[in-house]
Amino acid sequence: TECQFSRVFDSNVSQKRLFDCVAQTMVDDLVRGKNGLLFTYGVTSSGKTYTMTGSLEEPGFLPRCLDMLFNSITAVQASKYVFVPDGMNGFHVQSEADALLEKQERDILPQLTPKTPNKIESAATFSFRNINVHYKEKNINPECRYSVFVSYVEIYNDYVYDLLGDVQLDPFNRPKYGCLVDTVPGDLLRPPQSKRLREDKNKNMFVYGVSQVEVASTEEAFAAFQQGQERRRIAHTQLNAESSRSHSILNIRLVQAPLDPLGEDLLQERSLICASQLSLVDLAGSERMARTGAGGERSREAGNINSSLMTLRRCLEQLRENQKNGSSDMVKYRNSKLTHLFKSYFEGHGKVKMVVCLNPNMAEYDENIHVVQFAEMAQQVEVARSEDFKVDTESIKRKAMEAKVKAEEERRKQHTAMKQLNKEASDYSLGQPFPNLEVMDYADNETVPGLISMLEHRIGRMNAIKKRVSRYGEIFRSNLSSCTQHEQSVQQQLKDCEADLANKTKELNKLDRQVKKLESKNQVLTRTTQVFEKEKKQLQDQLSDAEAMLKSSQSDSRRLEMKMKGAVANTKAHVEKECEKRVRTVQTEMQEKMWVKDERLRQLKNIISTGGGREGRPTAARRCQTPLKQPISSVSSPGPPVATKHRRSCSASHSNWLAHLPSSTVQTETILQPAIRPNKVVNVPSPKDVAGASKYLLTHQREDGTGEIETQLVKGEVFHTRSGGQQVQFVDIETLKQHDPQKNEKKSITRSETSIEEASVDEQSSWTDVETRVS
Ligand SMILES: Nc1ncnc2c1ncn2[C@@H]1O[C@H](COP(=O)(O)OP(=O)(O)OP(=O)(O)O)[C@@H](O)[C@H]1O
Repeated sequence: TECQFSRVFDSNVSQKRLFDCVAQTMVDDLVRGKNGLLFTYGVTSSGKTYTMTGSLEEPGFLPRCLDMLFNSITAVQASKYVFVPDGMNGFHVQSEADALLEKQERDILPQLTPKTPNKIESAATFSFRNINVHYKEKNINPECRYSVFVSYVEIYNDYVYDLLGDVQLDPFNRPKYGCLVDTVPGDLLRPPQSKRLREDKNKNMFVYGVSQVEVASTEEAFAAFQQGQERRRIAHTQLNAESSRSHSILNIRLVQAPLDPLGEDLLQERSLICASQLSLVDLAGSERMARTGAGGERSREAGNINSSLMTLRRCLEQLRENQKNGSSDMVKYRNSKLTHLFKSYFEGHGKVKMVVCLNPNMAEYDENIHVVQFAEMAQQVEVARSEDFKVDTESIKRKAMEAKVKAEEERRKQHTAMKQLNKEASDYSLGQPFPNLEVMDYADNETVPGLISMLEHRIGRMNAIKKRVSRYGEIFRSNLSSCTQHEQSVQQQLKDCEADLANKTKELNKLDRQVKKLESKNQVLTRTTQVFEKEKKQLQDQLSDAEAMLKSSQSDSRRLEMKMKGAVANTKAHVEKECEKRVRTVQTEMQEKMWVKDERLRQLKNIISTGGGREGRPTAARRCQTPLKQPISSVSSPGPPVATKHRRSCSASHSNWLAHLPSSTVQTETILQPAIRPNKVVNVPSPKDVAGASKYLLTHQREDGTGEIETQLVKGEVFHTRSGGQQVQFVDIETLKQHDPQKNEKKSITRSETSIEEASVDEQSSWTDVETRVS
């Protein structure tokens, strides 16, 4: 099996190098305001947790990412509690004073949760301080302030649990996890509440109601992680002493907001707050239950782990299909909490990186192959790029200037109002202070009239002031009554709102219950679908097996049929030839008999007509006016000449003859020659020659008992065999014999003493043969 990946690391690779190649850029992205998802995938006990968390000596991705992040933001970190989570995956900014107040409240009421973990000087945190390479991100904006929040959740049996929530460890009951904060001692402990997934206004999925812990250093962050880690479900299996039984997700959230132009306070505008997150995911390993020795609860866990991983696989496959075909078929993220939570990442809201871990144990070969094949497919899925978060400092400055001008105007207005007030306050004086009222002289006509006029003036002034005051009083009274009315209406509205809120809360609770019910129904349906799909797959497998068997049996029967047809055709041809041969032999015999009878009849007629004389009968000397050697054609058995018509027809047919004439053949130059016109004459036939012919003629010569040359023409038919060769089947032999008539005469003389009848028969055969042949 050959698979290709962007990078491959062997077993000796250090955690540092792995971090440099894989995770460093994700911290860069985090600072730039982009989201990132980094997860480890592989079979059980292949090193996923080791890669993600690492050991004390070799810290993994998680401590290194935290270390790099805090190294980068130390100088520009915001005070604690300045950023406040809004419960809907967003943040808002509060003033430094409010933040200080909140800090004091938290210090007084430590049970208020979630609370920042104390600095734990454990061996682990100490060792992580010794991460010897202090990376720093250069994209830090000095005009912004940053804060880090962490949340830690696990997905167990397809339910999401908060690992940093207000859960207290129960010292009596094991397992420890599973107890809600218990205010009344002795109350029954309730199981942990699973969390729901929701989508925020930016279409990012988040765990609703999850605890977000603000951390100010790597140590604090890692302490929070350890706190959650203690609650995580880990169990001993045959393949891993500490096997993760759930998918764990640590979210590192970086919140940033710009400072005002004076560089003193954070701007409290929500649109300028950027919250990015890096999700570090340690997936539970896929496993075969038989191999892990899982049973009971473990087997249920394994089933859920495998099914959620299968859903992840299906979603990625569907995404790739959609990208390949340009289609937009629905990707079923909701089939598992794992894929539902990561939905936004796969839809382009961040970068996704997967580290595939392999266990080099031979026994894991098959499962490793599945893992690498999935990973190879997954890397072909393209996820859209997300935008960098950029703070528009110009617009911030402009806004700040506008705000400054506004504030200045407000201040000026207030100043004028104060002045007016002061002026009006001076207007309430009754006039000049009393002059000297001492009357020293009875003839003083100035002091008393002056006093009288002054008092008159004062009385007039007092009356005017009274009027004004009563007018102001009226205005105030009317304002007060309108304020009271307004307050009453506001009170009424408040009551209405409260009633409305109570109704809405009721409705919300009802909807919550419905959602839970529907979710559980959905789970049941999903499980049923899985069972059906499994059965369907089994049936499809059976069907394809049966089809394959049917096909093979069909091809077997076809082969057998062909074989039988060939055998039948061969046998039929053989039988036909045999029958023809026998018929021909019988015909020949019968014709010979007929001829003999005719001849005898003719001779008898002659004898009767000539009166027993032998004049009409040709003598051997008269008949044989031929050269010394005459060809005599006959079948190999001695006897009367045969009708050779059928043989001639065979020779004369328009077939493609191949004449095999060995180089030792003697030309007899007799009268009778075969009428065959061979297409090709060869001394030694090659397979090619035979392939080009339909008939085959072999000329064979030998010396007979009398010392004459006997020529045999062996005729055959060429068949093309099924395997591509040729086969010659010999069907006829034509024998050409030579006979010396003088020798025959001698023979007749020696036989002179035999009876006339016998002699006549012998003579007949000797001359009739020749005559028949010649005719
Ligand atoms: N590269 C490595 N170097 C040294 N030890 C390793 C390495 N990878 C894994 N291990 C060790 O192998 C064991 C199993 O690893 P780990 O627990 O990380 O597997 P896992 O894939 O998370 O398993 P599971 O899915 O069951 O949780 C651990 O003891 C771990 O320390």
